[in-house]
Amino acid sequence: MVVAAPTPDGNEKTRATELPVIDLSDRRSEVSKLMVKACEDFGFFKLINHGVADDIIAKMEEQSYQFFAKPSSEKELAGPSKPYGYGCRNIGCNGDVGEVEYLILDGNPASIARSSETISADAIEFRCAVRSYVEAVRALACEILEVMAEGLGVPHTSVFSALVRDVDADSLLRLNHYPPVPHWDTSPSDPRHQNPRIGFGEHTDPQILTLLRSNDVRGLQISLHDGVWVPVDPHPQAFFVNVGDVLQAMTNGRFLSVKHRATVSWYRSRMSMAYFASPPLRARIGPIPEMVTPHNPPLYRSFTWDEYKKATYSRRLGDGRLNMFRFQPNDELGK
Ligand SMILES: C=C1C[C@]23C[C@@]1(O)CC[C@H]2[C@@]12CC[C@H](O)[C@@](C)(C(=O)O1)[C@H]2[C@@H]3C(=O)O
Ligand SMILES: O=C(O)CCC(=O)C(=O)O
Ligand SMILES: [Fe+2]
Repeated sequence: MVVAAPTPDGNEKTRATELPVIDLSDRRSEVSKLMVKACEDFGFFKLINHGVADDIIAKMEEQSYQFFAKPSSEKELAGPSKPYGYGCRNIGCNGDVGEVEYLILDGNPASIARSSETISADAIEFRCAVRSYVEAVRALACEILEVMAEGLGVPHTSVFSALVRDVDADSLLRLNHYPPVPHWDTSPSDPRHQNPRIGFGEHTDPQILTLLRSNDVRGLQISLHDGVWVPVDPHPQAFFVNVGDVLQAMTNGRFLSVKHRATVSWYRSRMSMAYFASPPLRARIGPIPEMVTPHNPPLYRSFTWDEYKKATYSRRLGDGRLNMFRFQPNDELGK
């Protein structure tokens, strides 16, 4: 792995580092320990032998390729992504842009059926592919969350997964396509010349957990410290797992919601699919009792997912949203 950090002249510098890889087929007690460590140190790990069938992934990927290959006028029929639908270059509603086009789908099987008609000429095939994929990744997300709870020594091991299993869970599936973009058309002495083209700018995912996979084109980077970027080698057979803001809040800051971004290749198309495992809108989120001790007082006040989502969507991609819910030194704790 290689780490990139800005130098005083605005260019990025690189150095090598290792990222955690977890094999879900290993002994459960070992897996849970490694997962907790990875979430504490990085908020991120690569998951192999995850059990999601190759054909489920291949069918979803095929649908994604077919959708993005269509002319813009047809893709736009999927509606502007507010919050579900097709978007191109504009990310969210607050002025963020990137070299990306995307399709955001509701992770609820009933709504998948409604949107398929405008997305694919073969709505049934599209709907089946999405439904199988979403069911498989939702089950995987729940399993991971239960392994994490075990590793944290939480007796009620479904404390996180129950939110994702709820019929009203607000989970999303996002398909991203990053068409190739040529290098900066600047002189080599211009600082931008050395820097990557950004497809999806720096952010944390607001939800509980993200399961991300991509084709074999590089682009995903995670940030370990402010301004230090680690490129993640692509691995189409693996899932990359990101801790989201909600899980950081529920673990009272023990797990880190990982800052990440996606850069763009100058010669190959990159495709990624991200499943965001979320709570229902009404769910109240806050540090779970097991993560709060006299030495670790609650860092965050409780909030509903609805409240957090509204705060997220009213801000820019790179804004630190969880800080708005952090207790300040003079606050009365426990409110
Ligand atoms: C600029 C924005 C896009 C985003 C909503 C937001 O206002 C801030 C968070 C963004 C993000 C990042 C992770 C996911 O891709 C996403 C769907 C989410 O839940 O939060 C996006 C939002 C989006 O693209 O609509
Ligand atoms: O495409 C990627 O690798 C990252 C996408 C991402 O971070 C997102 O969709 O939230
Ligand atoms: Fe993300």
